[in-house]
Amino acid sequence: MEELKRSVAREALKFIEDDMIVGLGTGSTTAYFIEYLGKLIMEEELEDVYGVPTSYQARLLALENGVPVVGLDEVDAIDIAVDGADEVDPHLNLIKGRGAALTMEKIIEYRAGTFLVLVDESKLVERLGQKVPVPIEVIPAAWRAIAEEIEVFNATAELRMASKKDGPVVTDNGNFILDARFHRIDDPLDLEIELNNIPGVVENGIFADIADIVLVGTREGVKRLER
Ligand SMILES: O=C(CO)[C@H](O)[C@H](O)COP(=O)(O)O
Repeated sequence: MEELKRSVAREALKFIEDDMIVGLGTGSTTAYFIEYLGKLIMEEELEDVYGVPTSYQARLLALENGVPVVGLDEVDAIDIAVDGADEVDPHLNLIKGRGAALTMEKIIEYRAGTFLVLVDESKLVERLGQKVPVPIEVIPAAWRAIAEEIEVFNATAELRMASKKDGPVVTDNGNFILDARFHRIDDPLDLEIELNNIPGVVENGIFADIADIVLVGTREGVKRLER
């Protein structure tokens, strides 16, 4: 599995050119991409490439690997954003947010000229929600109220708990995460919009109609899916 992640991360480098501003995603697959990108920059095979991190994780990895970073508010445009995903459906709609970085990820990936997604074949599903819940970033004081609202969608929501800290996961933005399991997601775009209409929801992990290209690591090689 790690080799599949590495292979898509290597393939993603082919999309990066001199003078690009690159959105840096979060997670284990993108971590390989950031590492390889840093190597090319250090070896001067790429020049004037800057990364816009989607999380503290991405920022730390970029600094560690020699990728110069800039903030979203310092750039006029993002040429390409590269990130992983937890599920990809046949229309290239995604669920993201296992790493709790979904809000900055969506802001940066929405702004990017091209949004390139890196996954291994285990992430492909027929319908979103088949394997993983939909993460929802919420204002802490509103978590219970929002969990109740979500039941209206024939779903259950659970507050995500931390593993190396007592109590709930706190996102890079200081919020909580609810993991919502829906009985069936028929229209991802509609659900994405509806969830964001609940007061107190900051953002949710459905990324409908935003991915441009998905590179899938398979045992037979890297496959490219395009919308
Ligand atoms: O959405 C994310 C973080 O918020 C990640 O991109 C997603 O969870 C995929 O991670 P990995 O490449 O480790 O499987």
